[in-house]
Amino acid sequence: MKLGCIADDLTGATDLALMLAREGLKTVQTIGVPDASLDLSGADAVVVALKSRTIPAQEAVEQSLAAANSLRAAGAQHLFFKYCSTFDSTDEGNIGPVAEALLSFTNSDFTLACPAFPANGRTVYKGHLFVNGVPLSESSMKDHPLTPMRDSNLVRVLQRQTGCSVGLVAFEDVEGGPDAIRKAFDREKAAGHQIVIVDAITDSHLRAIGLAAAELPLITGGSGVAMGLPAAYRGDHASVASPSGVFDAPAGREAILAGSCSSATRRQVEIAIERGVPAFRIDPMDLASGKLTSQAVLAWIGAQETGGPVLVYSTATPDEVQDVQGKLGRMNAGEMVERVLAEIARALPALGFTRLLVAGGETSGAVVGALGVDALTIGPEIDPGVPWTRTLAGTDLALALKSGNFGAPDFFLKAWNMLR
Ligand SMILES: Nc1ncnc2c1ncn2[C@@H]1O[C@H](COP(=O)(O)OP(=O)(O)OP(=O)(O)O)[C@@H](O)[C@H]1O
Ligand SMILES: O=C(O)[C@@H](O)C(=O)CO
Repeated sequence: MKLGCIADDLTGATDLALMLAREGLKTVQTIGVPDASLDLSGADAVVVALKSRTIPAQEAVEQSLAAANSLRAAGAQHLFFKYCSTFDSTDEGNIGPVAEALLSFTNSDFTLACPAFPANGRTVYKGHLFVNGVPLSESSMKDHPLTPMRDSNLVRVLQRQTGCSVGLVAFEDVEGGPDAIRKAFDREKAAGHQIVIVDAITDSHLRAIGLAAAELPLITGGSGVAMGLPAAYRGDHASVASPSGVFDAPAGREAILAGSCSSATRRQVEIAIERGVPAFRIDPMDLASGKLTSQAVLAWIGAQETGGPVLVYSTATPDEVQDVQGKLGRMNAGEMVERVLAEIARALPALGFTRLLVAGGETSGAVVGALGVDALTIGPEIDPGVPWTRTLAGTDLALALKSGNFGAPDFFLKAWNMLR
């Protein structure tokens, strides 16, 4: 296995697995640290999905090291630590502490950190992260409930999280291509830095960074910086034919479960309803009062006779979410919604639903957990960062796990056209 990857959330793992598969590596994604019984021998890359983005830093380090150990035991030659393209973290971590621990694990003294993902509007210039052209600290991420990002300068952000010295490989070096980037790595290393933030504005920057970084024992970043790695590992540098836009999926009915309240998901829900997708809205207050149960939602689902998908959503506006959180508590409201969506998901295969689209990282984690999925194969890209996947064992399901902020407005409608 060329590359063993540790992702700090589930939809982020799928995003990375898509990038590696699309660029030509045979990639498997596992949910949690893989069981020793799982045969990973045919994979060029394995992506372990953790749920470590916002847990205490020490726990994130422990889980990441457990994943690293298992990937190493399965033959991984290089490690990749995947975090969010908006660098979701706090001054306590978890990007810095996990990167530092993985540097020690790989016995190395140098790595890069690059969250850029231009296809989804994330670029890094002079160490500053932009989201759709707006500095991170002025984007909606400034108000993220768990990881508010109030500083766009990633050198400063990362330096607050780690004892490693953080440097910068800026645009001018990156524009110079792989050799110039390698020289810049040497310069930063000689200056005493162990981690460098690397600028990237375009996919060609990312491909050059990938070629320059491929032989490092540890690489860290968003999925974008993985774009150039497969070509380097294949050694042929030829571009790979894009996987066909059609995916073999088990026959069966289609359902969408949306627990994300991001602006992208809100728009996707709106468009699906406008276009006539039967939709059931879950109001957390009804769950709290006992007025609504998963059984009632399942009865509604069972009664829908359309040939197309059905939508169950708790998606709400920021004001509605704030109101509910004020009444029920933030964690309690979230867990209540996740629990009911998970209960619904668990019952869906028996009702003939084998094709599921899930919106939201936490929601996807709850749903995949309820379905008992432990590994996925990666299919074609629906939109940047979101592939179709298929379960590797257990109940045969096609799953699309969408990060909250990803996907075009008609995502919930067009995704199904790729299934055969
Ligand atoms: N109407 C609601 N009121 C309060 N909380 C809600 C509501 N609907 C969903 N939630 C909770 O909000 C959280 C949404 O997180 P989730 O990770 O699924 O989406 P996201 O943050 O948009 O996606 P990502 O993590 O991929 O960016 C979940 O815990 C979910 O249960
Ligand atoms: O990098 C991203 O933006 C996504 O893969 C993600 O991690 C969202 O949670």
